Amino acid sequence: MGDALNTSNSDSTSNSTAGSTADDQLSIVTFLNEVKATSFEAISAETPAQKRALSYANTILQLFTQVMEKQQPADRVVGEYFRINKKHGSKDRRVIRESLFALFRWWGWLNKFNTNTGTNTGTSTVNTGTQAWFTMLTVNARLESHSWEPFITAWAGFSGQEKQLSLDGETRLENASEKCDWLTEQFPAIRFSTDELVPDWFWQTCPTQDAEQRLAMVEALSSRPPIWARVQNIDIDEAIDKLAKLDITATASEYFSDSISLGHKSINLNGMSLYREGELEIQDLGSQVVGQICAPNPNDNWWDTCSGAGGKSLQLRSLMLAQDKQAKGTIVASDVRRKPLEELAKRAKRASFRGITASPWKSDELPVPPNHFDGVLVDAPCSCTGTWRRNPDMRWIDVIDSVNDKPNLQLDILTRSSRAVKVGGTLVYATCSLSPLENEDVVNAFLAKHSKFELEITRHPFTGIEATMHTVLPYQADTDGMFVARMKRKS
Ligand SMILES: C[S@@+](CC[C@H](N)C(=O)[O-])C[C@H]1O[C@@H](n2cnc3c(N)ncnc32)[C@H](O)[C@@H]1O
Repeated sequence: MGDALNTSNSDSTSNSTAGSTADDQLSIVTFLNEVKATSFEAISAETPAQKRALSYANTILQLFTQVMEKQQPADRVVGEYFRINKKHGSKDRRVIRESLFALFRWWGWLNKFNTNTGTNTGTSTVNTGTQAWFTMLTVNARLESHSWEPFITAWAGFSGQEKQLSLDGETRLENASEKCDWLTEQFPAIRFSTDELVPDWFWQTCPTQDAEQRLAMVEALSSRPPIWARVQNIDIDEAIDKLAKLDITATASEYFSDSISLGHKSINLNGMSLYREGELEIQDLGSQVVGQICAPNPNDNWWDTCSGAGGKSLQLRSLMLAQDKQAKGTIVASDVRRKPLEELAKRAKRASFRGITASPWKSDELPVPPNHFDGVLVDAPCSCTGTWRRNPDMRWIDVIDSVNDKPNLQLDILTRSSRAVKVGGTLVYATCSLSPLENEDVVNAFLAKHSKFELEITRHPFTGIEATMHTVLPYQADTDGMFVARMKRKS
C-alpha cells in the first residue's frame, strides 16, 4: 500500500526526465552500481551520528538499487528487508523507509546529481558517485523537511558540498512549486521544473487541459494522500470515538457517509479491534467512488469480475446492508489469481458478510452464468498511474508500455464480462489509470461493437459534474486517481 500505511503485517540544462526511457533507466542503474562499487569504507565517520548516517545511506542505496534494477515495488522490497533484518529499531525503520520513498518522489530532480550525466552542482563539482549519492540524500531530506538533523548534517558533510543546503529549521517547503524554487536557489546552475517529477511519457499518455491542471496534477502526485478507510457494520461517529481512544485522529469524509480519513501517520491495523472485527476496511476514497457509482440495490446480484482481494466486493455488500440490514443481495468475486480471493474470504468473514462467493477465472470462458446479473463491475487491470501518490517508485520503474499494453486486454475482459449482464442490468467499467487510452477509449471501443449497451449519466461525487464518464483526479479530494463509467444493457 505504498508509503502511507504500515500495516505491520541530464545533464544540468537538459529537459529530459529521469527514467523516461529504458536508456535513462540503464544510466541510473549504472550510476547506482558505481556508487555501490565505490566502498563507503573510505569515508571517515567519527561521531555516532555520522556512523549511523553512513549505515543508513548504505541500506537506502541497497534498497533503492534493488527497486530500480529489478523493477520490484518499493513497499515489497522494504517490507522483505525489515522482515529479514530484525536489528532495526523503529527510528531506523522510519529514516530508511521515509528516505527511500522520498527519493522516488523527488527522483526527477535528484537524478540531476547523477554523475553519469556530468552534473555540476553549482556549488562544488560532485566528482564521485558516492558524493553524488550523499548530495541526493541531503537534498531529499531537506525537500521533505525531515527532522533527523544530525544525520542530514552528516550526509551533507560526506557529500563534499561547500554549504549545507540551507533551510532554516522553522521553514517548511509546502508544495512542489516551493520546493522547485528552493532547489533553483541552492543550485543555480541546474534547471529544475515541476513537470520533471513524473516521466515524460506520463504527459503523453495522461494529458492535462492546461498549465494550471498540469501543476495541480504534479502537486498531487508528489504529495501523500491520507489513509482513507470505510466503516461497515458500525456508525461512523462510534468508529471515530473508538479510534480516538487509540490516539488516532479520524475525520469523516464530506462525500460518503461511511468513509473516513485516518490521517497521514503510519498505523498498525492489526493492533486495532475495529479492523480485526471487520468494522473498518482500508480503501482509498477515489476507489470508493466506484462502489458508489455501482449503487447496488439491497437484493441485487452483482459480479465483481476483477475482484483482487475484494475491496470493492466488500464495499458493494456494505452498501447493500446500509440500505437494508436484511439485504439478500449477493456478490460473486472472480480473479485470475487465487491468492487474493482467499484474502477476500478472510475479509468477508471478519465482517460477517454473507452472500460473497468466489469463482476464479480458469479460462476465457465465463466462470458465472451468462445474462444473469443485475450488475457487473469490471475493475480492470491497468497501468495504475492514479496510484502513483502512494507508490512513487512506480513512475520510475514503469515505462510507456505499461499504458500502451493494456487497452487490448481491458477491452477483452470488458467484452467477455458484459455477457453476464441481464437485460436491464448495469455494467460498470473502472480503472485506477489516468490515461484516456485505458479509459474512455476502451469504453468507446466496447460500445462501438455492443449496441445493446448504452452509457448512463452519473454524478461525479467530488465535482458535482453530471456526465457519462468520470476521471477522479487526485487533487479533487486528496485521493488516488480513478476512472469510472456506468452502462446499462437495453436489450
Ligand atoms: C485493479 S485490480 C482489482 C482491484 C480490486 N477490484 C479491488 O478493489 O481491490 C485488477 C485485478 O484484475 C485481475 N486480472 C488480471 N487479468 C485478468 C483477467 N484476464 N481476468 C480477470 N481478472 C484479471 C488482477 O489479478 C487484479 O487483481
